[in-house]
Amino acid sequence: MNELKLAVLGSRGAGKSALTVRFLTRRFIGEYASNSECIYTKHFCLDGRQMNLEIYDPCSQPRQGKLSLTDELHWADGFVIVYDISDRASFAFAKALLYRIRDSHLAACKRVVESAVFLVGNKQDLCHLREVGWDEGQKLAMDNKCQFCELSAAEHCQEVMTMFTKVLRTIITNFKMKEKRRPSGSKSMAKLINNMFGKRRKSV
Ligand SMILES: Nc1nc2c(ncn2[C@@H]2O[C@H](COP(=O)(O)OP(=O)(O)OP(=O)(O)O)[C@@H](O)[C@H]2O)c(=O)[nH]1
Repeated sequence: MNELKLAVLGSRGAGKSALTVRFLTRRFIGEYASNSECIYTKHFCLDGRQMNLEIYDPCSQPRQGKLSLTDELHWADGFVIVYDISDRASFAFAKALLYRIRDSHLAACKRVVESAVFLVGNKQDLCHLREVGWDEGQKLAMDNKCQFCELSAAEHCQEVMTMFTKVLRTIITNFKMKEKRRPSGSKSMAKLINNMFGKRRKSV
């Protein structure tokens, strides 16, 4: 069974809880307690595979015992980065988060791999109050090699389900790639050792 860990990050009020709860329950609940951080767990089946999913929804208010961003970056296998299209400051916050994720991946892998990151412009129903253009979100996502969509947690149930499903599929693909790389790496190492020493041993 696969264990997947997803962190939903973004500035205060961007809609992290609304998106998470929408995905988990298909409901939109207007107000959420913002002084508690939650790790939701869900057992589900994706493409015929059984999964145990943990979703981390941090509280924006400073709190004792709260995970630091560094902890969150280490903990999660994938990220949903949320901003509010009617709030430019939330877009700047999302950008800073993407840079932190990219830098931590670069430090860990020494090269850019496709990371399971989805940038989400939430509150699309408020497009009459829009402060961040669709093309700005799209460009930020392209520059950071992540997926992007705009949606409304309040109005778009199916889009929310699709977005979470896509990011979970990317995590699973990344897991598979890591698994594949390991045995083929050790095989080619064995071949190399054999080529170097195996033949020599024969001639002794
Ligand atoms: N119009 C509109 N309002 C939304 C949408 N998503 C969330 N909201 C509202 O935005 C406010 C903040 O939503 P939350 O989900 O609590 O945001 P959060 O990012 O979890 O906020 P913190 O927990 O304080 O960090 C709430 O009043 C929600 O009802 C949306 O798609 N459209």
